[in-house]
Amino acid sequence: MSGGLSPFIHHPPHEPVPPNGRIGVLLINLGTPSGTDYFSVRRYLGEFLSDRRVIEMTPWLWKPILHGMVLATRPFRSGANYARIWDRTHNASPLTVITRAQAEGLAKELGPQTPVSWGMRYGTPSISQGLDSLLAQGCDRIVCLPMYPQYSATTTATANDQVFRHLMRLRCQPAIVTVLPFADDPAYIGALAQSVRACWSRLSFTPQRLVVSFHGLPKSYVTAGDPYPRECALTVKALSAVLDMPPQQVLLTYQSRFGPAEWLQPYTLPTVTALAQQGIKDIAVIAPGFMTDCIETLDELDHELREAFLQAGGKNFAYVPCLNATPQAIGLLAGLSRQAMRGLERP
Ligand SMILES: C=CC1=C(C)c2cc3[nH]c(cc4nc(cc5[nH]c(cc1n2)c(C)c5CCC(=O)O)C(CCC(=O)O)=C4C)c(C)c3C=C
Ligand SMILES: [Fe+2]
Ligand SMILES: [Fe+2]
Repeated sequence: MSGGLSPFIHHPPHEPVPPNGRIGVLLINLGTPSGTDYFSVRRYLGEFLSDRRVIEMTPWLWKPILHGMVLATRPFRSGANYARIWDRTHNASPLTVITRAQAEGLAKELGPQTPVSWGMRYGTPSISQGLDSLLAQGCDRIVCLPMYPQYSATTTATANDQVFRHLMRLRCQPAIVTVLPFADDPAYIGALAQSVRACWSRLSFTPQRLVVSFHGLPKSYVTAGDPYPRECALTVKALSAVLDMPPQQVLLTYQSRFGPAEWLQPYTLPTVTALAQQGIKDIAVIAPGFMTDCIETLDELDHELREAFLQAGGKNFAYVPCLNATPQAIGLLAGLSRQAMRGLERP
C-alpha cells in the first residue's frame, strides 16, 4: 500500500507483534517460469536476462538483441525443454515445487517461533512477497539465505540486491543478515558425499569417473573479479577428500553456456563425450552448485548429457540428484540459518 505522494509503503501505526519482534528466515532461489507456454517463458527470461548482474553488456547494445532476437526465439526452445521436466502433479516447475518443500522442511526444523518464507529472484513468489510475508508475521530481523553454495555476482549478489531494493521502499525496515556462500562448509560437503554414496550404493556398476558439473559463467566476469571458479574448485577439492577419491577420477566441468562468448572451461558436454571416446564406460555426474533440481540438472544433465554419453560409446551413466529437501539439506539450511540468527539475537 503506498501512502499518498510518499515513495514509502504506508504502514498503519502498530506495535510489533510479538512485542519485541522475532527473527524470520527467507530462502532465496533463482526462479523459473510459471508455465511452459511461450509467454510464461518469455516473461521469465525477459526479467532474468534484463538483470545487469547477469548480462553486463551495455543496455543500448543488449536490449535490441534481447527483444529482437533472444525473446523472439528462445522461449520456444526453452519452453519445450521445460515441458519435458514439468511437474504435472503440481502444475509447476520442479524448481518451484522443491524450493517450497525446502522452505517447509526448514520451517518444521526451526519450529513455530521462527517464520520461514521463500522468494525467487525472477518470477514468483518474488523476494518482495517473501519479505512481506515475514514482516506481516512480526519479523523485525530477517536472515536472507540465497541458496547458492558458490558465490557469484550473477546469483548471490543479485539476490541480495533485490532484498535491499525492497527495503528501500519500507518506512519500517527490519535488520537483515545475508548468509555467506558455503562452498566448503563441512555440513554441505558431508551432505553431498552422503548423496553420492547413497546413489552409488544403488548402482549395478562402479563409476570410473565422477564428473562434477557447475553452471558456467562468462570468462570475462571472472577476469573482472568474480570468485566463482575458485569457490567451485574448493567444493570439488573438499568433496574428493571426503569421498577419498583420487583427484584424477574427479573432473570439474562447467555447463549451460549461453551466447557466443567464451565461458569457463572445460565444458561439461565435450568433456563427457571425450571420456566415452577414450573408453571410459561408466560415469556418475553430480551438480553441487544447484541446491535444487531444475531444468539445468534434470534436462541438461540427466537427459541431454546422458544421451550424448551413451551415443558416444559410454555404457552406464548415473545422475546424482541435488540435495533438494532431503534431511541432510534441511539440516544444512537449518545450521546456516541458526548461525546467522545468533548475530541477530537481542542481548
Ligand atoms: C548470461 C546468462 C546467464 C548467467 C551468467 C547465468 C548464471 C547462473 N545461473 C545459475 C543457475 C541457474 N540458471 C538457470 C537457468 C538459466 N540460466 C540462464 C542464463 C545464465 N545463467 C538462462 C537463460 C536460463 C534459463 C533456462 C534456459 O532458457 O535454458 C537455472 C534453472 C532455472 C529453472 O527454471 O529450472 C538455474 C538454477 C547459476 C548458479 C549461475 C552462476 C553461477
Ligand atoms: Fe543460469
Ligand atoms: Fe541449460
